[in-house]
Amino acid sequence: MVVSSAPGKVYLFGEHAVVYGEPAVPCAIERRATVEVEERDDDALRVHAADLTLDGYTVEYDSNSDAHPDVDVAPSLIEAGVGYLNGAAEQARDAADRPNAGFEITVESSIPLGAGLGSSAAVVVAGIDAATRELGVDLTAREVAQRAYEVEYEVQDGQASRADTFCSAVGGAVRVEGDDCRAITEVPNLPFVIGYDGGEGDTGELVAGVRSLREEYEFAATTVETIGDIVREGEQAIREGDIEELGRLMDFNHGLLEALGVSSRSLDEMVWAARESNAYGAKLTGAGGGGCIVALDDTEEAETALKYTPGCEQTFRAELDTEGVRVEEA
Ligand SMILES: Nc1ncnc2c1ncn2[C@@H]1O[C@H](COP(=O)(O)OP(=O)(O)O)[C@@H](O)[C@H]1O
Ligand SMILES: C[C@@](O)(CCOP(=O)(O)O)CC(=O)O
Ligand SMILES: [Mg+2]
Repeated sequence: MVVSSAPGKVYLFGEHAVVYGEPAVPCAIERRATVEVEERDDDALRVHAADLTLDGYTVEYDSNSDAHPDVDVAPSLIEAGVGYLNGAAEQARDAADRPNAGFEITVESSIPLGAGLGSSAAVVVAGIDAATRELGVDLTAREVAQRAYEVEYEVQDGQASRADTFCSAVGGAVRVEGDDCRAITEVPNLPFVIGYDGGEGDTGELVAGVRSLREEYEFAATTVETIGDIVREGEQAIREGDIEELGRLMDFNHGLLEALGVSSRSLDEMVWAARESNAYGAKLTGAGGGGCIVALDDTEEAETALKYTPGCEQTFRAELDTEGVRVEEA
C-alpha cells in the first residue's frame, strides 16, 4: 500500500488564457489531496471517495459491478466523477507496463471540489504517484506532472493547460507557458486569503465558453492576450517583491475574467468585499463560475469582511506550499 499527497493551488494570474498559450502563475497552497492505493489481486478498480458526492450520495465505484449499490444516480455520471482516478490508474498501468493491474483507491482531501483550487489536479497527481509506486515504479515529479496533464487533457475534453498539474506536482509558485513549465524561485511572502461561496463551476464547460467567445469576437481574443500581458507585468512585480502592484494586477485580471463571462455574482461580491476592506487586490481563481476568490491581504480585514459577505460560505488563509507531490506512507 502507498499513500501520496499533492497540493491544491490558487492562480495569482493567468487562468483560462494559459489554455491558449499565454503564461500563467499558479501557486501551490497548503491544502492537500491524499490518495491511498493498494494493488488488488484482480483487474478491478474500486474507488472510495467520501468527498465526491453526486446528488448527496458518497461515491463508491467498482469497475467490476454494473450495479452501484451505494449510489442512486446514472452510472455514466459516476464514471464521469471518477474519470480523474480512472485516468490515474491507466497512467500507472502504462508506466509499469502492467495493463491488467487492479487497484483499491481511497481519496481524502481538504481541497473543495470544483472550486478553482485545483482539486482535480491534486487528486490525479497524488493518484498517479501512489499507484505507480505501488507497482514498483518511481517517477520524478516532472514525470508525474506530464502524465497528470494527459489525464486532465482527456477528462476536460482536450482543453487543458499544464498549469494545475505541474504546480501540484512540483509545489511552490510556478510559471507555465505552453509546454514550458518552470519553478519561480524568488517569491515574496504572499498573504493569500480565500473566499469560498460553497459552489462549483464545471471546468470543461467554462473553458469551452471562453473558447467560443474567443473564436467569435476579435476583442475576446485580445482580452485573452491582455491577460498574458498582465502576467508578464506580474512576473516583474514578483521579482521586485511589489505586493501593491501584484494586487492591482490581480484586480485587472479579475476584470478581464469577468468580461470573458467566467465570474458570478457571488465571486464578484467576494472580490468587492476583499477590495473594500483594503486588500491589495482580489480575483477569482481557477475556472470560475462559482467557487473561490483569492485576495492578498496581510491584515485580518479581508477575512473579516468576507465572513460577513452574503454568498461567502467560508474564508481561510492559505500559505504557499513549497512542496509538491510527496509520499506519506509506503
Ligand atoms: N476528494 C476527491 N475525491 C474524488 N475525486 C475528486 C476529489 N476532489 C476532486 N475530484 C475530482 O475533480 C473534479 C473537480 O475538478 P475541477 O472541476 O477541475 O475543479 P477544481 O480542480 O477547481 O477543484 C471532481 O468532479 C472529481 O472528479
Ligand atoms: C481554466 C483553467 O485555466 C484552470 C482551471 O482550474 P480549476 O480546475 O478550476 O482549479 C483550465 C486549465 O488551465 O486547464
Ligand atoms: Mg481542475
